Amino acid sequence: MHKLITAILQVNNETAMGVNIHAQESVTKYTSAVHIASRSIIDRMVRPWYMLDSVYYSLPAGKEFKAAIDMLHGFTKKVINKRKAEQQFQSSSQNIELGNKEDDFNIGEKKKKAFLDLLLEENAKTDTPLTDDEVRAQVDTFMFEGHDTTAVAITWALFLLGSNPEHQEKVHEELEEVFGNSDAPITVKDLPQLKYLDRVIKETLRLFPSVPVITRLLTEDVKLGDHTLPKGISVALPILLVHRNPKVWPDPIKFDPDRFLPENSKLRNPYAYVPFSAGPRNCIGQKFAQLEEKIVLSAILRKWRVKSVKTFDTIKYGYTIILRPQEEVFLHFTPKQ
Ligand code: HEM
Repeated sequence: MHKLITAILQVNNETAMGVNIHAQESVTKYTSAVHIASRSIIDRMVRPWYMLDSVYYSLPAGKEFKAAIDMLHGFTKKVINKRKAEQQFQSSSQNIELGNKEDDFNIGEKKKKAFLDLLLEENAKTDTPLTDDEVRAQVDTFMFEGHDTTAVAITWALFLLGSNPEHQEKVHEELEEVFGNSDAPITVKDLPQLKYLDRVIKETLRLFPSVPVITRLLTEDVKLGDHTLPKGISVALPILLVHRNPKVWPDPIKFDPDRFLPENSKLRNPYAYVPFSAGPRNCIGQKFAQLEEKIVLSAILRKWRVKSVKTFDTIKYGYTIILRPQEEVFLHFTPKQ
């Protein structure tokens, strides 16, 4: 799982931030700081004696949280500065134009502007630019939301396929149909053909939504059945429970990708399945995440069969903002040829 997180963080850095971070050591420090920060946020929510800043930051837990946040901010600043420096170099040598290749089917060969490029460019143009800290906060959100969520979703997909061999076999059959014996890298035109894998990814996010709970501050009274929730309170929306509601999902803990066949989905309420949330603050990266998952999973499953050591009933998992395994996810990998 750690290797996956690192790989996904590097992919995000290259695509969203436009920088290539090869320094393994700083990536490892970043990912472990993310874990400490996520755990600390939840710990603080459930311990009233941590509420006061003056008390919390004088305790070891608060000091650990602050050190993690300082590390994360430092890492993000490094990413921003690296990209700024590369932009300056590229605009002077016109490298961007030289790097362009007009081939829609070659992921990675066409150099497009990264999210961070656009943010920095827009910020340079506007009369009311974001401060350095505000730019950093945007980049933090992207990096934080964008890597762990996807890495954990890939881990759960491998785990579920590894414990449901009949469904895994269907993925192998589909990969065989699309790629045959070729070991050429996946292209944009292959992606829509991987329909079964698509359903596997959706079903995995149903059973293990990477973000299992979201919260909202009510800006007006909300009537819910016989109850009125007053303006000003925070409400938690348990996506995990929505996804396992037996009234909507028969036999809810059964892994069944065909729940997402068009004929099986058309009568379902769209809010019964919200792994990326819904409404104006839904996940900005959902398309990107689904493509990234498909690319990584197909690359692994074109070469390997997987078998899980644990089952759905025995694997321990828990919630620290992200729904992650609470133990190593052991998988046996067997080469296909
Ligand atoms: C399987 C992967 C992912 C899942 C399950 C996921 C899930 C979510 C959810 C549930 C939210 C809404 C949080 C809320 O309503 O409070 C969210 C927000 C967000 N996600 Fe994702 N996400 C994933 C991947 C990504 C990726 C790859 C990126 C960026 C490259 C990303 C960027 C964001 C951002 C920036 C927000 C905040 C949007 C806002 O507040 O307006 N996410 N994500």
